[in-house]
Amino acid sequence: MHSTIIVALDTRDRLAAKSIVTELSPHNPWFKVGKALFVSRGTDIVEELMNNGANIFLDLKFHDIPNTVAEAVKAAADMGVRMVNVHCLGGRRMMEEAANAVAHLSSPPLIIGVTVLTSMNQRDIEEVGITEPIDQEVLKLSALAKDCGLDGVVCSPQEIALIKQQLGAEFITVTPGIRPAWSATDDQTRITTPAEAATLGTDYMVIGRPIIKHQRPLEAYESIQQEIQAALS
Ligand SMILES: O=C(O)c1cc(=O)[nH]c(=O)n1[C@@H]1O[C@H](COP(=O)(O)O)[C@@H](O)[C@H]1O
Repeated sequence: MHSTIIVALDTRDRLAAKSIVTELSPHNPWFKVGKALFVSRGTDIVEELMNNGANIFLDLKFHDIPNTVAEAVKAAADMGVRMVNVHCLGGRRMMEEAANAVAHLSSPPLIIGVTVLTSMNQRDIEEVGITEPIDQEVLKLSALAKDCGLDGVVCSPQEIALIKQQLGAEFITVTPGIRPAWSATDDQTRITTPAEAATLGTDYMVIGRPIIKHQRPLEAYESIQQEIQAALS
């Protein structure tokens, strides 16, 4: 069992992003380029990071009509990113077309479905019309994503066990909502520590602020890595 850390480069500032990448380069981690960095720096920053050997998760959470999402997924694959995500609430046809868009490639990016955002609690989802318990909603969306041919889902680490039990160990879980005991919760609600997420068997942990806002990002990264290794040994 292995849990890969993906560092979320949530900044609009190219130099700040580059400085974190350089500082963490001894560990050659995966990096996530999300809306803030992509909107400000576009494909250039993605290409620059990949030229330096980084594995990139392009987190733009596509949610649109099937044709638009399929074309966007193709564009991401053309760029050479290793992982891309779509919202499961886009529905069956959208997810099927996203998966089909890259199925012919020899090394396609992983297509991952976002279930229920880790910032949301039960009251938040009820306000937008979802009445099921969060874990059941996450499981329902995950089962649909799997049925549509997606490689895995983004979910809270609190839902890893349920998903792995019901959908199989090989169905990938990508889990944000990771908070070491020493870091602030920020806007996340459905969280666990890195050790708990690793023990629960997550495949990828997405971690942003506890590392990138830390005074010494390398120290934060290494402390999290040690916590994970200790939990798995
Ligand atoms: O798809 C994601 O990556 C994502 C989904 C989700 O449900 N929750 C979530 O936090 N994320 C992303 O994961 C990262 C978490 O960052 P921190 O909360 O700073 O560790 C952010 O870049 C979010 O955009």
